[in-house]
Amino acid sequence: MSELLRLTGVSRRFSGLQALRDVNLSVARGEVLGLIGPNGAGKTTLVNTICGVTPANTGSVVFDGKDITRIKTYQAARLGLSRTFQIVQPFAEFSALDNVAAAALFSQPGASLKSAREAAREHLAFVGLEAQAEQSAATLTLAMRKRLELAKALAMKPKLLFLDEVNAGLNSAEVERATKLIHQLAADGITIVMIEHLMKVVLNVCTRIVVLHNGHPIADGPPREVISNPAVVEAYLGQQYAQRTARHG
Ligand SMILES: Nc1ncnc2c1ncn2[C@@H]1O[C@H](COP(=O)(O)OP(=O)(O)OP(=O)(O)O)[C@@H](O)[C@H]1O
Repeated sequence: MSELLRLTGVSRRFSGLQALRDVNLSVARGEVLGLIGPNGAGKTTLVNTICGVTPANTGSVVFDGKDITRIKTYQAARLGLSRTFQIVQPFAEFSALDNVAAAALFSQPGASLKSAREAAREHLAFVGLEAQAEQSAATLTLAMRKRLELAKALAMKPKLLFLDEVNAGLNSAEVERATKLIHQLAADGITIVMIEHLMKVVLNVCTRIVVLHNGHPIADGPPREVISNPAVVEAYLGQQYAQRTARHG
């Protein structure tokens, strides 16, 4: 698999807080990479740093052969870096359809509203929201707003899709539904980096896991191997989880 993203020596500070420290990371095309770690480990900051929200203080980010270390967020989006946000914030008064059409228009400047809405309908159908297309985003349930967020990200035609806790706050049936969608996207060849606290989901969909702790990767490798790594158990998963996994696989 060829390399799509490479971070070399990336660090990011907020005043006195070192949120990322000397991060080296490579993502290959077609991978589904799970980014895990304790609260405050720097996972969202890492995504923000790649996408230009909080650029690296030192180090470099190369995406699809281009140096994007100092890129602006809108340029990152147009290059094919697309993301969902942990806290979803759709245009509340817009319909679900027009929320997604707005994203489609952004990624294809000059496209007509008609064609953007056509594309939006396809993305809404993919996430199972076609029946809610004309409803205002404000009236959707949390699970629906999470799926709307995914449809918006897909309308940007991502080469690399970041999913930031898409399952947070969902019940088990909703998590199962979201997991199926992620499997489908991966099967379609979209490279995915997902921040996820639900280990069941991580183990189900990820081809590789990177664990961040205090802003630095402490493990990187195949899921089963990483979750039994003593440093990962110590920093994040805890003994209880390790014993449960050893018992039940
Ligand atoms: N814009 C910012 N300004 C100041 N501090 C920030 C900013 N963004 C993040 N931080 C701090 O950087 C650290 C890493 O935060 P981050 O949100 O990246 O962690 P996380 O691993 O995504 O955590 P969680 O799992 O709780 O979402 C935290 O201490 C956080 O308070």
